[in-house]
Amino acid sequence: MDAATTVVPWLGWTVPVTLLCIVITLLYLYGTWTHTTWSSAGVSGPKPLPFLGNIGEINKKGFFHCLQEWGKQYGKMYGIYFMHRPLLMTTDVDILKEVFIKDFADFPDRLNANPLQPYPVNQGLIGVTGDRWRRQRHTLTPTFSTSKLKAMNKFITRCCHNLIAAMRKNTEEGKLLDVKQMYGSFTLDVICGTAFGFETNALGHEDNVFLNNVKAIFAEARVFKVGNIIAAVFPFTIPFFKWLGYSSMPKKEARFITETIRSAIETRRKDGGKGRVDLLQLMLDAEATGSEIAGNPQEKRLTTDEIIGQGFTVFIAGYETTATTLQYLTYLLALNPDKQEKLYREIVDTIGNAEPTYDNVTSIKYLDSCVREALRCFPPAALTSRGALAEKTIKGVKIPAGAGVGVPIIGLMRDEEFFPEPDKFIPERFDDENKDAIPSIVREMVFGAGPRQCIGMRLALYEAKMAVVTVVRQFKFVKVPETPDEITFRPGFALALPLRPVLVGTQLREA
Ligand code: HEM
Repeated sequence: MDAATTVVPWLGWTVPVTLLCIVITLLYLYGTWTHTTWSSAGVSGPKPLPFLGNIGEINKKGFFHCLQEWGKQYGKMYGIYFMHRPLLMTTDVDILKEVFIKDFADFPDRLNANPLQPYPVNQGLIGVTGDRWRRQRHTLTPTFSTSKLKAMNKFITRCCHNLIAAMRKNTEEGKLLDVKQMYGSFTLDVICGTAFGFETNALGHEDNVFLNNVKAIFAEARVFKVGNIIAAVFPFTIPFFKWLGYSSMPKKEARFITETIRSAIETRRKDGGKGRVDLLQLMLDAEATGSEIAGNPQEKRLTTDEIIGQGFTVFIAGYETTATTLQYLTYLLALNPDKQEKLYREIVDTIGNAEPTYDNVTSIKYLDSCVREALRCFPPAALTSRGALAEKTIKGVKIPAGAGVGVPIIGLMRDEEFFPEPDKFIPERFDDENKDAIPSIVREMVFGAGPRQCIGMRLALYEAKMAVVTVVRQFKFVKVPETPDEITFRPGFALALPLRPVLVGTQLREA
């Protein structure tokens, strides 16, 4: 046998195997190249998988579950990865103050793990970054001033009356209260009426087209979807996904809401506003073209796409978050009849039978404590974050440029250091005489913190209080066999969406 006959077959399989090994090794290195960021900074955390980081576990068990479990296991600081993006999760108050407030200029945007943010979300406050965010935020902040909120009272009061009528009918028909369905209809009617000046009439109409579309958007609001993951891991695929018209939101429903906003804009343009002072009018008064804005970026202006993006965000955020707050507060009141009775007494003793107004609902101290405690027990958003513009060392931990600092809101709200007996509904912890024991950044963190805190916070609190005053004066909420003892959240969602509808019984108070 000569040398050639032995070498050639050997070469025949070695070359492809060697190439395959090289490709696998390179892929592995690519899929794990950032995954030592936290271990080399001395920060522990759950083991990341190549490419995916920790999102496999999050998708399976859920944000709410993982963020609580990891907090118990690793303490006030631990490192995770959204695909290749390192995220330092922390409930350390000093770090939170530094990142969210003091050094905001170094951490101005939330960490965005989705490079395929769909239109029009990518045009509004939730999606934009840097100077574009600053200009938009400046323009929109006046919408939520006290005088603007007070001006909404008449419309919200009308929605409160419709809420009572719908709840009364439900009770008289002997039905259990599907809490989210009822409050979702209320918050949708409120947000569309107060922000855009059109009526959705969702209350009392279960098959309402606006409600069905917005519900469908949230039913599909898992954070990590296959397309987003592939695009984040392999950025060269982004143009391909765009070419395919990929969207992480259900297309038909997103288009319906976009077109609803567009038609509200058209109607308003035609009627000229007629002295309106709502969000839509404020945005239209600031409308400008992209080139006008580029010529003077400091001015409070918005492009038409930005107005649509803002409208879309407010439409869906205004519906979901406040309905979630009301859902869990009602549930907690049903589970804690003594607290419910105390709240009822406080409302009646403070404002009697008066129509709720901005001034009188904000004067009921125990109401504020109950709303905040419900938000603490079940924060509508599980987490928020900030991305580092440049490398930064905080409390000895090096945070590389592009990495993020996240706050596990659910973990912070269940931290025994700030909230003893965290699993109990104890509104008194937010009473004036007790609340200073909780650092203010922790108290408020359900809405985020610093200049990028939730812009709708004051509207949400006001609207929730109007609804609670209205319903608690008229109904008792009671636990029934169908009421869950514990809430299980839908896995993969960063929002506090329960796996099954929350049902409670209702009794008319005068009955
Ligand atoms: C109980 C109700 C609500 C809760 C718990 C809530 C929670 C949050 C949180 C945690 C953030 C992130 C803040 C941060 O990163 O620091 C946020 C941002 C935001 N929320 Fe809310 N939200 C609520 C109601 C609303 C309402 C009613 C609206 C609209 C009217 C709204 C619109 C927004 C917008 C536009 C942002 C982005 C702000 C920015 O980046 O400048 N939210 N919200």
